[in-house]
Amino acid sequence: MLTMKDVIREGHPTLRLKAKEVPLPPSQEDKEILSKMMEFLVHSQDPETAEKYDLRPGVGLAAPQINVSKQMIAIRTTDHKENLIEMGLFNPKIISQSAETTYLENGEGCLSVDREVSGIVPRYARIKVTGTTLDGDTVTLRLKGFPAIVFQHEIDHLNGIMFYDRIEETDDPYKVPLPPKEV
Ligand SMILES: Cc1nc(NNC(=O)[C@H](CC2CCCC2)CN(O)CO)c(F)c(N2CCN3CCOC[C@@H]3C2)n1
Ligand code: NI
Repeated sequence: MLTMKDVIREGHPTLRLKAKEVPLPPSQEDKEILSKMMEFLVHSQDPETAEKYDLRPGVGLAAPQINVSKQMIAIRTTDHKENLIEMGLFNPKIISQSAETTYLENGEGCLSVDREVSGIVPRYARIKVTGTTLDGDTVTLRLKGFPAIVFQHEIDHLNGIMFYDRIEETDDPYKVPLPPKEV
């Protein structure tokens, strides 16, 4: 099982790489890795297991965070109706987004960042995401609210972007400027 010792921390170069596309259909190895990422989220959300193995709770995980520079993300969260959104996705892509933005009022954190970084992280309020599931199906998801924020945080990891890169006012020493918004 994956534990926090498998999670690389800021400063590790892999976190700043653009992750490689996963060849489809996904190999046994890639399916195994993504399944372990899903399992980590389940364990991290179970108080007993999280305490037993000293896991920080997570609602999302991206493969670069376990030093696998491949386009794979795992998500386990609930929507505003408490419906569980639990999935692993290969090669996720945001194919459309709202002009409207949103943010978590308490800011964001990251399992790869062992410190508090305060500040608002702007996210699209609604996104359409497509990708390939562990079963090899191509899915298109329309997301809003908290799940949309989680997916954006994870997909950023696949592009070497950390949440604090998006905080406007801070000059956090680890912050990397984002490319100018294409007009
Ligand atoms: C907001 C929150 N962030 C948690 N951790 N951080 C993460 O997941 C990072 C990714 C999230 C940071 C902001 C958006 C995405 C991991 N990241 O670095 C991956 O790239 C939580 F754990 C958490 N929840 C609320 C729901 N609760 C349900 C029951 O189980 C415990 C769980 C705790 N909410
Ligand atoms: Ni993160």
